[in-house]
Amino acid sequence: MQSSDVPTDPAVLLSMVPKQMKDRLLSDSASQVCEKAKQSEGCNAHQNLLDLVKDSADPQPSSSQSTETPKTEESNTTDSSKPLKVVCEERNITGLENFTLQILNVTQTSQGHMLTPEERTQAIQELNSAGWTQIPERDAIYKEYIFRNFNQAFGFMTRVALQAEKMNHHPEWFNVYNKVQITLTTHDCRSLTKKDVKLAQFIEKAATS
Ligand SMILES: C[C@H](O)[C@H](O)[C@H]1CNC2=NC(N)=NC(=O)C2=N1
Repeated sequence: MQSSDVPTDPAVLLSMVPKQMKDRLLSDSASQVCEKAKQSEGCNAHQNLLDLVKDSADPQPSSSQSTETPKTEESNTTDSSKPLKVVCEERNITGLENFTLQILNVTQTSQGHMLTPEERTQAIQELNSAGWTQIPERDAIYKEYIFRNFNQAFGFMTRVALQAEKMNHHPEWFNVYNKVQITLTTHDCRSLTKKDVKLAQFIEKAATS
């Protein structure tokens, strides 16, 4: 199987792993996996899971096993004394044999809110036509709203604030009298996600209600 043929869908990957290997790995590494995932920032728990489970699938030799450890391109370690470094970057994972993927409930991480390139293009087109502009250096979107008076502006902000709390996703905003300037981005990922699109759509409705 060429690496280019290897499926990337985690669910498909999981189905490729023999049950006894999956059970063994999950029992051995479950606590480590959860520990590492807990420590990592939302959007990269997924990546840390992949690294950790890969480590556990390639255990350090015990005294009864050969001392020859396979060379890896980078020193994978689950040494808990080492501080975790979480990097939000796309990595192309090759060499998938002997590999088990434990799938977190992806909605628990910002990983579940990432936009596909197609979704991103579509969303930005719709937001642009509604008057949102992009802040490229931050991967954020921005719009200024002007209301009849401060009361109208503050009522709008109150409706948005309640929705933000409900979503646990908050705007960056500035209000002077009847003007409200809003910036949306997902801080956990330092990028635009589905949460920003959903909140922007709510804001558009709240501005005219
Ligand atoms: C701890 C809390 O859940 C997080 O800080 C939430 C709160 N609101 C948030 N709002 C935004 N815009 N981005 C976030 O990443 C975010 N994270």
